[in-house]
Amino acid sequence: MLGNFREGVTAVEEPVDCPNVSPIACKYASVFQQFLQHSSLQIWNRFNNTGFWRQLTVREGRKPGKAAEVENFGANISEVLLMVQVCTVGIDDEVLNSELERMAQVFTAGATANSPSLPLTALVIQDHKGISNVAPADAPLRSLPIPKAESDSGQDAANNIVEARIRDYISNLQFCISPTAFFQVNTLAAEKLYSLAGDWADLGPDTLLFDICCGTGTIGLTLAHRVGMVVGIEMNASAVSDAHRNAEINGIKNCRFICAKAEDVMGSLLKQYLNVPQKQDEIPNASESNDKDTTITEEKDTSMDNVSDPEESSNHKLENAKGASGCAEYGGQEPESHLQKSCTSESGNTSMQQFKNVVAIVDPPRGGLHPTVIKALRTHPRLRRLVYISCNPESLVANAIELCTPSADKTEKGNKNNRAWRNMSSAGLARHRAKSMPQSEPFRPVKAMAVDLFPHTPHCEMVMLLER
Ligand SMILES: C[S@@+](CC[C@H](N)C(=O)[O-])C[C@H]1O[C@@H](n2cnc3c(N)ncnc32)[C@H](O)[C@@H]1O
Repeated sequence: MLGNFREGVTAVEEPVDCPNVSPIACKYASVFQQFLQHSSLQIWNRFNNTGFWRQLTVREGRKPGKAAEVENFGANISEVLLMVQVCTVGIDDEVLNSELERMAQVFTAGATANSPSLPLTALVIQDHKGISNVAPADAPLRSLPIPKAESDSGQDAANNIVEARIRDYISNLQFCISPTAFFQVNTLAAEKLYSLAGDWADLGPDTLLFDICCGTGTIGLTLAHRVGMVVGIEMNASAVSDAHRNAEINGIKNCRFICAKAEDVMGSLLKQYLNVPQKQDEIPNASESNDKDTTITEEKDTSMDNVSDPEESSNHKLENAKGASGCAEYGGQEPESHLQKSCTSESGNTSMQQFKNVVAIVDPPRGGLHPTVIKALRTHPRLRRLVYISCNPESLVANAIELCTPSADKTEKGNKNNRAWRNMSSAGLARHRAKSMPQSEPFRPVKAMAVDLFPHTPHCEMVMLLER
């Protein structure tokens, strides 16, 4: 069983007694395992990609509460979303529907049989046909009706995936979370993490904050009251839709969320929001973008795809595939009018130079930031401070090398097809990549702090401040 704290993820054939998983997740996992013993459909086999039942994810939403209440582990969990990952290849529709209906009944019975009864807010099926454990963001989702649901929300959400969300609270803000959107499982520690990042970012009313890889908007929204404006960038469309909703329900008006891969839009966004005339050769990989175009696309540095390890590389390709639509959202406004509205000073001057302090807080997945994002951040002269939140020290070090290595006297052209690079460590690779970084002032690492978001596990978050 994998997972920790208030989220449990279990491959269906594995034991369910894991000390790091919440009691509620363990209880649902054992209900599920009992159900599987009588299922006419097979458990998915990861070695030959056959079978049906793949994985159960238990996501828990919390009532707003003080830290002390949380010591009674699980007591303040008010909502639970169960997401069952299956592989429907070759499965007859009638068998499928009857098994899913039976499963919903078993979960409901399991929830009510517990004393006190377990919350059950939403039950979602994710159809994932690929071999990787991680389903692509566009894997089809289907919300199942919960028979006689005891929960206070989600009942009306049957068959309506848009409503299959749970709620949680960070820094007294409410967050709606979709089934596939990322959300830190240890919300109390996340509160500390985000506030530390905000302190180090040296925020103020004249700050423009880029929240890169923003998920449901947590970092930007919790820091919005400390800055002039937040621009969040996130590739998961459900998470971006959550971020918009979260801004709305918390009455926050100075945040914009853009649905795109950061590597596709970062250079153009920096240009748009900071309005600094840049020579094309300063950011060689940023193609000219039309400010009126809601789909901002930049030429990507693909050299990393050729040299990263095979697993990383295939993840990248997977992500490329799911993000191919490259959608962009601007809170329902035309980008240009939105920019002008957001950035109009009191005198009516629409210049975007009003933000004296430009800061990025980046919180990428384990693979780290894409080289194109690194290049855009490093080569934009107005970005003086960067706070890097990382769940993987290896990619943090690699990205920091590229951000901090002084420019070479003579920039080397990257050799995209050098096979020897395949065997390099990510740090070694980063040192090579740094040699082809365009002339630009390097950042310097100022301080770093580990924040233990995952107690009793070997995992830890690291926050690093980079300045120049
Ligand atoms: C570690 S999570 C952080 C989310 C958010 N900052 C939080 O604390 O809840 C990383 C996020 O990056 C998003 N992501 C992954 N690759 C991305 C990319 N290339 N461009 C933009 N977002 C990406 C993921 O969907 C995920 O929401």
